[in-house]
Amino acid sequence: MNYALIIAGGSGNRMGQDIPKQFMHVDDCPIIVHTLLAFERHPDIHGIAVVCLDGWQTVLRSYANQFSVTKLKWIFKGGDSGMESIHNGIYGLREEGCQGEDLVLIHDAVRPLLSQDIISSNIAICQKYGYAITGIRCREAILESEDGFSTTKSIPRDKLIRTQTPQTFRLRNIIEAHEEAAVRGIENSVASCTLMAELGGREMHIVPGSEKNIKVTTVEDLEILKALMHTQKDSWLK
Ligand SMILES: Nc1ccn([C@@H]2O[C@H](COP(=O)(O)OP(=O)(O)OP(=O)(O)O)[C@@H](O)[C@H]2O)c(=O)n1
Ligand SMILES: C[C@](O)(CO)[C@H](O)COP(=O)(O)O
Repeated sequence: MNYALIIAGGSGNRMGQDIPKQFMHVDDCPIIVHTLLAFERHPDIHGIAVVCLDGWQTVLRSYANQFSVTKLKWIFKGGDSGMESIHNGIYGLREEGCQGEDLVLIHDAVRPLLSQDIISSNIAICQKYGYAITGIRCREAILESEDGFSTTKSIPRDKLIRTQTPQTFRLRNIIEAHEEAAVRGIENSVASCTLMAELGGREMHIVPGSEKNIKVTTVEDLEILKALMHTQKDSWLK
């Protein structure tokens, strides 16, 4: 079985709005629902779990009913960090009876424009190689700066991959990683892929992502999201 684990436990401080960004509406539909519908539409996704910010579970459930998200099976409690939210989600899935061999596609609630192809490729690459990370090659020149104001140093971009989500694992592998992280005192890795790299010994394979698979972090991202949705209509769903 293949399960989507949507992480929506963040409060969206950088967006600076009254409500968490995953619940803000774009095109008369909350961002998180656009995300859920991408997985709802995919024939090889068998169920969806959401790790949700405390206090928003009832709202989420009613939006899922309103927008006919029939695959939403589980809502788990959000954590204080992204890693803790993922932790709650994977242990929750295990408690709910999901099997170690099942695939878990971990995805940011605030990346609503992921395509069906990205979901398909995550499943295929994870089945074949074990660890699937969505990413795109870095096109920009990269500078390193201590203070964000001045620099004398550039970093070659040829080998750099900008990661996105989904990041996909067999449930037993992602749980093993979190167990090892607990033993080694790794508590707040930026993402599942950075956790795997910190732990070592896990070869990750890159799934081609898209510049359109943006993460809505700031008001500027929200404007880009609206523009993409309005200009592309349904073409990004393919
Ligand atoms: N404790 C957290 C923090 C983040 N996330 C989720 O991880 C994704 C990416 O995180 P980010 O954009 O950093 O979200 P926020 O933490 O909400 O934003 P900010 O850092 O601006 O407060 C989002 O879907 C967010 O809801 C989560 O599940 N649990
Ligand atoms: C998981 C992620 O979206 C991959 O690009 C990213 O690492 C999330 O980072 P953030 O610090 O939560 O913005």
